[in-house]
Amino acid sequence: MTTHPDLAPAPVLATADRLDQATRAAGAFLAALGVDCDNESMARSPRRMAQAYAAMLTSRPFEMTTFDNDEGYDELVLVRSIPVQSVCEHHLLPFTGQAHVGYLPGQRILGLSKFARVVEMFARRPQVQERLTQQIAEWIDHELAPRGVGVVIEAEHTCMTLRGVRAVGATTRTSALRGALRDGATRAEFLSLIH
Ligand SMILES: Nc1nc2c(ncn2[C@@H]2O[C@H](COP(=O)(O)OP(=O)(O)OP(=O)(O)O)[C@@H](O)[C@H]2O)c(=O)[nH]1
Ligand SMILES: [Zn+2]
Repeated sequence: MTTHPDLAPAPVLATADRLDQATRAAGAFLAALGVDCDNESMARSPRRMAQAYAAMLTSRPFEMTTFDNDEGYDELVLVRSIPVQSVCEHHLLPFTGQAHVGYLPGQRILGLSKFARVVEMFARRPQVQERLTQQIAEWIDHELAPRGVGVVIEAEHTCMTLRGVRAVGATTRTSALRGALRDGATRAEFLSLIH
């Protein structure tokens, strides 16, 4: 199965050449803001800043591992409290929280660790929480063809807690439900098991 074009992994940013370019740019950016890095304790800060952003914007590639659903397991599989560490595309500031991912298996089941890997893959790029939530659901739907899939993310955006409106403690919840998880009792079961 080929990967949906919108769901392709983010490019790897942390090549040596790109890190050098980003280090120079970070130094210029800080200088433009009047931050003097020309002293012993901050001399390496542009480099650290470049490395930190490269780390926040680069996901690790992974093998997609699915198994035949030999046992015919047809109940909800729910992986709760997956860490979400992403960067908002407006301010390039981190937003962090948890994702809960569930699905109703069809003919294939997915290796459990892959849920956390797919969350990371879509999180480590400039994002909005709504798109991140939908991309995770769409990827699982596309790759696994389950009977239903649901993703709920609760996150805190530092762009609205550390700056701007400074709404410390405000969290945002988003959800994407597909197939049988959109409806009635299954939807209610999924949402109740998250809590
Ligand atoms: N819907 C959505 N909005 C987000 C997300 N991350 C950040 N934002 C919002 O993006 C908006 C950008 O608004 P602008 O008015 O262009 O930026 P700003 O002047 O810095 O806005 P303030 O944060 O209100 O100071 C802000 O309201 C942010 O809270 C996200 O994941 N989803
Ligand atoms: Zn933001």
